[in-house]
Amino acid sequence: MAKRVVIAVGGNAILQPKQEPSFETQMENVKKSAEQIAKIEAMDYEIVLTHGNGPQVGNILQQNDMAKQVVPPLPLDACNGESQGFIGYMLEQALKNTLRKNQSSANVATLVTEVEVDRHDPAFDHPTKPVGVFYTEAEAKELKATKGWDMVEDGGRGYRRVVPSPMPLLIHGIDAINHLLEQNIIVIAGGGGGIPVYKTEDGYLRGLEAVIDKDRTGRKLAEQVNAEILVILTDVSNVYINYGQPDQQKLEEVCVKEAQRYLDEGQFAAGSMGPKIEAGIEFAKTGRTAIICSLEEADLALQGKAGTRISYT
Ligand SMILES: Nc1ncnc2c1ncn2[C@@H]1O[C@H](COP(=O)(O)OP(=O)(O)O)[C@@H](O)[C@H]1O
Ligand SMILES: NC(=O)OP(=O)(O)O
Repeated sequence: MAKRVVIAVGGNAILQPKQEPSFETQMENVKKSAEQIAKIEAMDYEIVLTHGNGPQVGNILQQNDMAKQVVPPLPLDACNGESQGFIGYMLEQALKNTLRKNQSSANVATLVTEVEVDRHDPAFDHPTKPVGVFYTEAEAKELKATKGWDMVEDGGRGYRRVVPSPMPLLIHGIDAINHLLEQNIIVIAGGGGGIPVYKTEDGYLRGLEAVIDKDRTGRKLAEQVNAEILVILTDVSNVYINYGQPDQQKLEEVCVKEAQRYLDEGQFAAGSMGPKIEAGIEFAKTGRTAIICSLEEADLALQGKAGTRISYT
């Protein structure tokens, strides 16, 4: 029986910070991701694919802001939907074309996914999720003063706008995902962490203005679809301790307790490796395996030959 895997594709695989955010650039990057995903499909896995949207949803917000005299800006939940749609379109088309070239019988479908969060999540009062392009310190000050945007320094790369990022509690559409997987269809779902929604007291869904972390949603997705493995793909081959220092040490196999100890020691940066490790630890607590590896080595990592594996013991 095919094993089920949830793969979370990092934002870098779609757009790197220094690249021009054009459609063509993103499509070229996505084609490389599709080739790696197709290799995993050929290894007989049922695949649910999820992805980031930080740069893209920030750019959509900016487009809205610049055009607001002519077209009313859409709320952030709708912008999340827009980014899910166009990134899903790029991934779906690139994957279909790669599968066709490989003469695979698998198909691909993209779902627009709503994710329930707590509308009183303290994250709404403390924006932490970087979106959009990078600014200089002077530009960041100007944007804060003129537009009221919350700005932070992001990993030594410059300043970015930040928006609230609540915890995902419940992913919608799981029955549809299961049904599609059973039909040999690769499912793209929960993109950009999903569209944050909450349920009113009388049970109606309403959108919320926030961006959910895609690693957290990837973990929830993996739990809800009962995946054996959660794979988080990024731009480094492994998780390291003392990362970036002369004595940095590659982690290959790590148990939940050890990973938690390193996390508590502050080994993993909050906006980048931190959420990936947290997601990996929480998933591994269920007795299954989480892998963090580079996009290029995804197939090797699934064979236990690359990446960092987190397991319960
Ligand atoms: N301890 C660590 N080990 C490995 N990478 C780390 C660590 N701490 C921070 N990082 C950074 O995390 C980055 C990956 O996170 P991020 O940029 O958010 O990726 P993505 O966009 O692929 O989700 C790496 O490029 C690396 O610079
Ligand atoms: N939504 C999200 O986590 O996007 P990035 O991975 O691009 O930051």
